[in-house]
Amino acid sequence: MQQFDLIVIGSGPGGYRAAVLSTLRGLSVAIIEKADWGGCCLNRGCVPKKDWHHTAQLVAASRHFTRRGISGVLSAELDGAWQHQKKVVETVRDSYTDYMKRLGIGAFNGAANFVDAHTVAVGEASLNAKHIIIATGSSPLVPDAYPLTPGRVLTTDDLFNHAPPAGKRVAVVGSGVIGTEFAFILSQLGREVLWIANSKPLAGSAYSQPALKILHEALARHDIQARTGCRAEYVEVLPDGVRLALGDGSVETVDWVLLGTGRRPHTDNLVVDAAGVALDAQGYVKVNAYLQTSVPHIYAIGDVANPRMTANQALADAAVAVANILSSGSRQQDAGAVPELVYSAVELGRIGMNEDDAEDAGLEPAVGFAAFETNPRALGQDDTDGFVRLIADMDSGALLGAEVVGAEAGEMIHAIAQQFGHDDALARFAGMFYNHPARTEEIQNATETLAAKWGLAQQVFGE
Ligand SMILES: Cc1cc2nc3c(=O)[nH]c(=O)nc-3n(C[C@H](O)[C@H](O)[C@H](O)COP(=O)(O)OP(=O)(O)OC[C@H]3O[C@@H](n4cnc5c(N)ncnc54)[C@H](O)[C@@H]3O)c2cc1C
Ligand SMILES: NC(=O)c1ccc[n+]([C@@H]2O[C@H](COP(=O)([O-])OP(=O)(O)OC[C@H]3O[C@@H](n4cnc5c(N)ncnc54)[C@H](O)[C@@H]3O)[C@@H](O)[C@H]2O)c1
Repeated sequence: MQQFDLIVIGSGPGGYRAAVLSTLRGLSVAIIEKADWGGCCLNRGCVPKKDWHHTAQLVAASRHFTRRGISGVLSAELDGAWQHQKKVVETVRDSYTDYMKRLGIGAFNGAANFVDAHTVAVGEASLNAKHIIIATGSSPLVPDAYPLTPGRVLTTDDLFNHAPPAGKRVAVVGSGVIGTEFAFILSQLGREVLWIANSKPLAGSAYSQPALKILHEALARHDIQARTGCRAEYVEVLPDGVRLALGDGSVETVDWVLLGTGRRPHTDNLVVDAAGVALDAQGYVKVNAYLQTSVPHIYAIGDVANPRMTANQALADAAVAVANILSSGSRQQDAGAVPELVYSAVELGRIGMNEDDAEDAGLEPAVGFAAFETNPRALGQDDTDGFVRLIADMDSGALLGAEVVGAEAGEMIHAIAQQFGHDDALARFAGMFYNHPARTEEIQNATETLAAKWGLAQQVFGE
């Protein structure tokens, strides 16, 4: 029996971050991974997806090249894009495993299962610890109608695990985050995309109507055949393609299908019962605000414990769980302070409350708005779609939430996230010195509209 202060099960962003943070804080740590080090995010999610998104953006931007005096038309091939992401993923994975080694984290390959509330088995080894973190992530949800078939009917896991299937015509299924991202990406990487979506992209998400309008317009500019408001009722895998019978009576044939139909928490073969850890009706590990499971010294973080299935959330959860392991009850999860991003024909980022959330909380939201339309940096980039929207409380001037739509939203959101939760966030946005010309300056402009239009001059300028 090997003894540790902490055992972490799963090496995705949640587990890896928890192992690193707790080691840096002096704990002896074992981490167990049954598949690729780095989890979904590194191997089959955020990292390869963003690599492809960058290639897709380069291709999409080429439509503006001629008016800059650059000639030629760009096109991309999925095989080359797949090889590129593979190299990036391998480089990051090597740096992760190397860092764990240098920190002296005990790394175990194999599927873990609970023996009791302090003991975990992995292969022949038995590990014992004072604390355990479950960070086993999620698996794709596959609707009954779709027979998963290599090269024909794929999840995003299959897409990144194996070289891309042959064939130009692809059906992307689902109008959630994956569908919205991959319909754009694959359309720029040389595929003809048929998008089977039962609703408009990101309908029902927390993004504002102005944000969704820009997204929908940006997607419409690309050659994507959208079949909105219908599902496939029958899916047949043929020797040379896939036939889909849609709910509206039409039939479509494609070379292959990519599913973006949701994910489920993954606790398969973990034997959580042996530790007394409870799951909820959807299979998530039940946690309290400190991310403790029904067994107080066992924590659960990331996708396995949280329907907000993002790497950002998993990373934030890791910090919360480690803080509570080091000092019991010291830190509560604050999901509202974690940014969310979508990478499609336009980038969308948000944090905190939207107007509906604010009204539901009995607050009166004021909206500070600044568009990229005349931003000099955006004009120089031929990319003026989007805006910064800040949601502030009319009474106190507190920053309640924010949205950034447009190029580099994924970077800009940090400038907002950094001040989020500070009572004087608006004064900080107004008072800092900016690089010029920059997209980030629109945060300052949006702040100033809160003073000019909503009477928040005192909170913004301190007058
Ligand atoms: C295509 C795609 C794109 C995405 N893009 C983004 C993005 O741009 N930004 C973002 O924030 N999020 C993104 N996500 C979501 C993000 O990948 C997940 O939210 C994140 O990976 C969750 O991290 P985690 O640590 O909870 O679990 P995971 O990353 O799923 O890692 C869990 C690990 O646990 C291992 N494991 C499971 N059971 C056991 C066991 N019994 N024993 C040992 N090991 C086990 C698994 O093999 C896995 O490696 C994307 C997801 C997908 C599918
Ligand atoms: N940028 C990011 O942060 C990012 C990127 C990708 C994935 N993720 C996360 O991964 C998880 C999975 O993403 P997702 O887009 O698969 O899930 P999702 O829950 O966001 O969307 C699933 C979509 O599939 C639709 N759907 C379900 N069954 C269907 C069927 N039979 N036919 C047609 N449509 C069907 C649903 O109505 C929904 O629109 C999400 O939690 C997401 O947040 C995050």
